[in-house]
Amino acid sequence: MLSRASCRVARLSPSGTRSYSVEATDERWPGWQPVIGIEVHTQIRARRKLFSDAVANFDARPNWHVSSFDAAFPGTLPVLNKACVDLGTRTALALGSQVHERSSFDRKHYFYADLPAGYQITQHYSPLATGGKLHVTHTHKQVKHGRDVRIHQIQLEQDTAKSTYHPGHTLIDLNRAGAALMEIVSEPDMRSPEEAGAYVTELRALLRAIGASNGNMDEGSLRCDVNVSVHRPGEYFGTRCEIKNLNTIKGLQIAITSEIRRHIALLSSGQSIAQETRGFDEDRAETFKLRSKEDAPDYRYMPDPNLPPLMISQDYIQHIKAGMPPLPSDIRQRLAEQHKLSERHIDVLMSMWEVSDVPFDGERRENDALSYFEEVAQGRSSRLVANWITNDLVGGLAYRGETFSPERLPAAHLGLIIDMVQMGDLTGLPSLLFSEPCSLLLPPLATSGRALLRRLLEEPCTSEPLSAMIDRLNLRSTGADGLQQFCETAITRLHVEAESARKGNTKVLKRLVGEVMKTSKGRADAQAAAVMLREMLGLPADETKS
Ligand SMILES: Nc1ncnc2c1ncn2[C@@H]1O[C@H](COP(=O)(O)OP(=O)(O)OP(=O)(O)O)[C@@H](O)[C@H]1O
Ligand SMILES: [Mg+2]
Ligand SMILES: [Mg+2]
Repeated sequence: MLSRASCRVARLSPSGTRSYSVEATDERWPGWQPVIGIEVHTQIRARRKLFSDAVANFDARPNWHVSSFDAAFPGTLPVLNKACVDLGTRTALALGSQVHERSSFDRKHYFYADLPAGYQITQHYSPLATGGKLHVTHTHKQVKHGRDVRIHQIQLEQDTAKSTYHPGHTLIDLNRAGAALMEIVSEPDMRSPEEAGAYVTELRALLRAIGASNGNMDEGSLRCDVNVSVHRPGEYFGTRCEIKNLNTIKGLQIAITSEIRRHIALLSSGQSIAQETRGFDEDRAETFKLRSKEDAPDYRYMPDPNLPPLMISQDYIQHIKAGMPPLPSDIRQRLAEQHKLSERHIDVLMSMWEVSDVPFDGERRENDALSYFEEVAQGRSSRLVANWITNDLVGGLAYRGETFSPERLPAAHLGLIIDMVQMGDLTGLPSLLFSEPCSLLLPPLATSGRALLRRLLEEPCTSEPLSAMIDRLNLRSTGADGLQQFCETAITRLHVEAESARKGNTKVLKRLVGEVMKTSKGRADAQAAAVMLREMLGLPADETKS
């Protein structure tokens, strides 16, 4: 269900600022409508910097990858790196933006130790692309909201160097100086902190999917400046304040929430909002003033005389389009329609997709998790495979503090485990036995199928055939005789529960089954054990599970 807040009417104020007549439905600030616009700065995953051939590797020894141009030596000239334009164009096309036939580069002047030239090259007057949108959905208080957030513009620009502050001195590392950034500016279309968080999450997924950026906020590869204002529904937009450099989604949402409350408190007490640039203090969960509009630096923008305009032809755009990998929205659609997967499965599969750290200068790249899933699902039930991947594989990796990569467990091995469970050689999740997710009831990895998967994650380089490994680890399912023994032991050990079950309290059967699974080290089939236990305790067969 889409919220009613997504229905809106656009009007123009005398100053040209758009104002939306929106129904304010948020009980946190009744009668007020927050307005949020975000500037995302994201590092482009090109091998080399935007205007020099120095490698864009920020983890290297400080000042190791610096060309004379990055250090602003007199007489050095910029040469535009085509790979950065490729990835910028790819981003623009993925967002449905209009890539301009002609864009240009400008100098933005300010004086700071991490900017050797005294100016940053950016695209102030004619950006690479304008327009476009990103569809964003999020669920707040069990209500699903959806909205198209419009993109204002996308521009290419240089990153600065990195400063580290020490008492009495500052160290400068020029490895990052001149690396390629993209600034993606949204229109002020978001209406809640959660929606803003969902926008950045979705944008990051898109950038990763097309290989334009690794989007790692914790490493500073993606940073957000968030603009916040509040107004009464139907009235003109309020004055915005810009909160600089937010680098976690959670921090961004807390900062926005606190800023909305600050604006409302000021306006409610008859004061006005001064346009300011603010910082965010994470510990105090508050924003604080950095500078007012009056103190805003005069950047003295001017076209860069050393760079010709960037001309982009239709042929070039077609070429970039042809090399475009599938977008997250396409992949979601494919998983839902072709493979009939649930939203939960799709969410987990999508989140498994981590980008490796190798920059790849715009070549085509497939979604690893998707290819992996489709390889295992070939000739098997898609839902069953999705269950194994999202529960067992992801769970097993999370237990080890690792993230997914297709090399971690070859698709063929996972396929074999699933087949062996299906054929009864290994035991699997007793999904028919319990209505709740099994993992809530049994200790993790309690079945022999899971045990084998865990072993394969522990010994990734093993050359031992799976069947030999199963025998060595004694994982093969118990036969009927073995099962009977385990059931008898469980009834003897848990005699109080067994007695209670005999009297009709069938709920305790789960505990008896759990005991069978425990003593058999997962080699018993939980469903068969439940049937046998019922028989042994003189209970009628469970009709609902057949
Ligand atoms: N009334 C408003 N409330 C909230 N956000 C707004 C409002 N008006 C504009 N914005 C947002 O503010 C942002 C302005 O970013 P933009 O990069 O265009 O300019 P800037 O912040 O003035 O410059 P700089 O790039 O130097 O920070 C956009 O994301 C826009 O959507
Ligand atoms: Mg900006
Ligand atoms: Mg700004």
